[in-house]
Amino acid sequence: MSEPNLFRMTDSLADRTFSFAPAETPPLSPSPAGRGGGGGGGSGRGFERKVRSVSDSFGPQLSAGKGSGGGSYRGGDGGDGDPAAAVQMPLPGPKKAISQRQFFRPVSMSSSVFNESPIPDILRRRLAGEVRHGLSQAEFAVRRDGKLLLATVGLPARGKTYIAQSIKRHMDWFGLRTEIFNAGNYRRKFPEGRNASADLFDPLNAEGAKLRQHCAELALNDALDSLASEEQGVYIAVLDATNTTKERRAWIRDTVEAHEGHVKLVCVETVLTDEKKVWDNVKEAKLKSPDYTGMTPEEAMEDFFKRIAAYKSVYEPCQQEEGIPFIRLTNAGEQVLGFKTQGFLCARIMQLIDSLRLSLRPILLTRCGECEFEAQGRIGGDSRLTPVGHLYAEALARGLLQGRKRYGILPVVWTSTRLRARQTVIGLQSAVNDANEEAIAEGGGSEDGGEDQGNGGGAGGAGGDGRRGKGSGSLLRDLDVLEVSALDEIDAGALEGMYAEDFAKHYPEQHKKRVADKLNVKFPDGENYRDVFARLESLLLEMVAEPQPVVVVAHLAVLRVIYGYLKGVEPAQCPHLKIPMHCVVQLNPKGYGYEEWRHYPLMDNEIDEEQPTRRVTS
Ligand SMILES: Nc1ncnc2c1ncn2[C@@H]1O[C@H](COP(=O)(O)OP(=O)(O)O)[C@@H](O)[C@H]1O
Ligand SMILES: O=P(O)(O)OC[C@H]1O[C@@](CO)(OP(=O)(O)O)[C@@H](O)[C@@H]1O
Repeated sequence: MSEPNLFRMTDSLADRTFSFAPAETPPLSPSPAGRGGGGGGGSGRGFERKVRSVSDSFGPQLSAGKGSGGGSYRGGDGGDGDPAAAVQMPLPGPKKAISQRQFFRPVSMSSSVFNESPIPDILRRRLAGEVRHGLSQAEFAVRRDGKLLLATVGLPARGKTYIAQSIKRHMDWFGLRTEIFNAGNYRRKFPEGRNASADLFDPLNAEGAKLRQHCAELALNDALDSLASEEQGVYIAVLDATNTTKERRAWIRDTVEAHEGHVKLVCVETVLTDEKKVWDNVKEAKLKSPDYTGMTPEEAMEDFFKRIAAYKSVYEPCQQEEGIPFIRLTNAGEQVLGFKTQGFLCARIMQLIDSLRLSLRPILLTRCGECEFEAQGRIGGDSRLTPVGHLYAEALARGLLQGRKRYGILPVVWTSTRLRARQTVIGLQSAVNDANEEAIAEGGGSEDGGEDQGNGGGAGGAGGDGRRGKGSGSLLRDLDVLEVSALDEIDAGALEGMYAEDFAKHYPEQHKKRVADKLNVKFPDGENYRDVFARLESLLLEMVAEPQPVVVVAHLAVLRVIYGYLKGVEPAQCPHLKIPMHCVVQLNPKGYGYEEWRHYPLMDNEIDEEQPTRRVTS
């Protein structure tokens, strides 16, 4: 798969070493909260640093030009260089001694300066909330092509509901409200449709066929009404039913055409030819269906396969001659085919369903270790880790390596380009190297070689065993660390580096607006949560499709979006999600979503997928 916005860890990082000096390891105590808290000490105590040239550190940021002239200093000390040198770089005018506090307070933060300063008019208007944002690309597409009615097509247990839910969570983030109308739920409202056995789905059962058609009508009418209703604001409705015959699809087409409103019908068909995978799907998603309350798993399994056989006897795959646009997904990740699917929304949906996989492997999310700005209560920036942050980086490395013993394969690591993120992962490779050296010293074998043979029970068929074939073949390979700018923290624009309390104090109106609606209100000259989603979108699809476990080392706002997206949290709720510092959130795919575990490596020292430390049930 192509990786347009993935960058391998740059050599420049490899150039710089951050090695721990155990003798100077600082005590493990929470860093003082509040400004100038000294959580980091700023001296790099406890680790050695090889400093990159100042021009390296600042070149791209300065040339980006954002905020220069306006006096907004982006990125704190701008990199890992000497902070004193960093101070001098972006300041216009004569060089003079300037305190850290002054330097990091953007000029625009002092209200008197704000009123008089030559900050661009556009920024002034944004601060005042006067700038209107036009239609998003998605809204534009809907205006042009109409709203969408998606009709799922396929035999039972082919992932139709799963796909419908994936489309919903994705499109909701685009601001295109999506609703699912599941025919099975309508059926279960009727006494004769509840606890239905396979007989109800037999095409020769006239009563059953009538009930199912009636339920499909109710669902379709509600779907079309929701699209027509201004009040409901639905842009995409999914009719989640089997829709396995040409006759049924022709009826849907005719009904859509007869209904008021500008609605485009697209069928989304899913085909799964591997019977073993169908079996897994039934086991995973169907046995707990309300249809089978009171039945044993064996009885439910048997009945569900009879139901599948009933639908198979009449199934007609979508064909071009029907004249209805369709997207067909075959064998999850194998093939996606589109017929008459031009347009932004269909392209997005095709890309999305192409990323869906059946293999189960976890995604682990962690914020960077504590950094200096964090400890001082400042927004954004690019500061380095505090001593406590370094301890977390060490604990994370140890924990991941321990967990790997049971899991059997090393994860890939994706990190933002911010210094604190890179410092958080830098110890991982050293931990891998140490483990290899230990293994060699102990005779060339791996201490956990035996457990690897099964390729990780929980990995569910994830590819690659994370080892390179040298010596006994049991050494860990180099860690795959990808540095991705899409994972950088939300851009606080003109407020980068500001003390959070100053934002509230000097810009109470803007602050209030943002707190009330972080999803849509941007930082002045910066981003909102929707912007973060927009830049994360293709990475999220890569993440879902990734065949190895992924560890994401990033920042609070970015992780809220990733977590919220994967767990299907309403976008408006995401900016309020709690993702604590020094915690690894593990998401294991399960059923239609992800099961969640939380690890605290500083306390527990081990990240163990089989016996995770704290399960999150809510
Ligand atoms: N693209 C896909 N093709 C087939 N099965 C899938 C796909 N994506 C997810 N699944 C699996 O489908 C199961 C859910 O099936 P479900 O969506 O209820 O089937 P249906 O709605 O077709 O009866 C889950 O176990 C999920 O892992
Ligand atoms: O209208 P049809 O095509 O029968 O499709 C709806 C039927 O599909 C099923 C097939 O199992 O959907 P679901 O699995 O989503 O619950 C039935 O529950 C539901 O009654």
